[in-house]
Amino acid sequence: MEKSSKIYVAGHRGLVGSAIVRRLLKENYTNLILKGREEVDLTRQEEVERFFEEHRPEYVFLAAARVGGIYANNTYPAEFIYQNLMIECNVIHSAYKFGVKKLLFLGSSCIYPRDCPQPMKEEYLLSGYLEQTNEAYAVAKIAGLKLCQFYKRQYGANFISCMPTNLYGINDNFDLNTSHVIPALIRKFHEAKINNYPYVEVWGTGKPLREFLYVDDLADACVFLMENYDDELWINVGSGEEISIAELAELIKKVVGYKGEIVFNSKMPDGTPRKLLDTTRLKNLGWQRKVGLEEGLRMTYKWFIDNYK
Ligand SMILES: NC(=O)C1=CN([C@@H]2O[C@H](COP(=O)(O)OP(=O)(O)OC[C@H]3O[C@@H](n4cnc5c(N)ncnc54)[C@H](OP(=O)(O)O)[C@@H]3O)[C@@H](O)[C@H]2O)C=CC1
Ligand SMILES: C[C@H]1O[C@H](OP(=O)(O)OP(=O)(O)OC[C@H]2O[C@@H](n3cnc4c(=O)[nH]c(N)nc43)[C@H](O)[C@@H]2O)[C@@H](O)[C@@H](O)C1=O
Repeated sequence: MEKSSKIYVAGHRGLVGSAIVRRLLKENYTNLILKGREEVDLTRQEEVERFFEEHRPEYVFLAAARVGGIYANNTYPAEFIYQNLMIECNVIHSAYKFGVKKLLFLGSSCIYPRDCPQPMKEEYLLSGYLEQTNEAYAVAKIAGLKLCQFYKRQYGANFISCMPTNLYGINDNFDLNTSHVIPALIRKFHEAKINNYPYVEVWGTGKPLREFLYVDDLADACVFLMENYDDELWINVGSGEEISIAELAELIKKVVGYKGEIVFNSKMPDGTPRKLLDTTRLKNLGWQRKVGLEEGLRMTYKWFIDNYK
């Protein structure tokens, strides 16, 4: 990418999209195309084709999607599969039709089988049944990486895919029904602290293990891959470290400074027991994450206090 290249960040207002914009601006890529859904609804093919015809982006970071935590995925599967399939098909096909030089699609670590050997290698895709709570989203994400793979194979389009682990950071979604675990617990512990609630409810048993990556590290990896990766095979992006939900809750409780109790609600789903990514291929390319979990949690909590209304 040249500093003057026309770069479209789809989903630029989201957790990931806004981090990619921060990363690009820091490196003086200033010719960014940033359009919200009120200007182009990416589920509408005609709107997307008109947008690409008018703006002719050279590079595309496809970070727009219908995204949510375990409860949202489990509650709205039709919306998750439909909206994500439409966004992927429309953006990836228009990128091909209007000659985009390179596109990076963001998938997710939940594409791998629920009982996959750990850590999960890229080659393990489709080797077993998916986790039920996010099957709709996972099927859409698998279709997205396959679209990139086959458009590269048949048309020679330079479209690549990365599969990030669970992400968190500033400008995340803190809605308690649709968010992921870290923003949800930051908000729950904060509200319990300022209101003197006796306990905080954590969903599930606390036993599942999760891997987390700070969103600015992910954004750095996305720019790195756009510059250095051209393979047909999708590539995992993770921190290489996992933690149980119970230990995560204790860590967030410490970061927030809450003194009350933690109560587990086992009526809420645990989801997949583990999903640690094998990031050997990315490491061999020379990329490493920089922000550790406690440091990332402290930065996210500070942002939450300063910004969340
Ligand atoms: N968060 C995580 O833990 C992980 C996320 N990912 C992937 O990263 C990508 C970004 O996720 P994240 O940033 O967390 O999600 P967010 O929900 O924070 O952001 C999604 C963005 O997509 C936009 N969008 C959604 N639907 C449409 C539409 N129909 N037309 C136009 N824009 C639309 C939203 O716009 P608006 O602001 O108007 O709502 C929003 O800006 C996704 O592909 C996700 O699958 C992968 C692994 C983990
Ligand atoms: C990111 C990736 O992975 C996502 O799946 P997930 O990792 O299961 O999502 P999650 O972060 O919502 O939950 C992680 C764990 O945490 C527990 N948990 C405790 N207490 C709360 C709580 O208060 N909220 C939430 N959301 N979870 C909680 C929860 O019960 C579960 O055991 C996909 O949705 C999909 O988005 C995807 O691509």
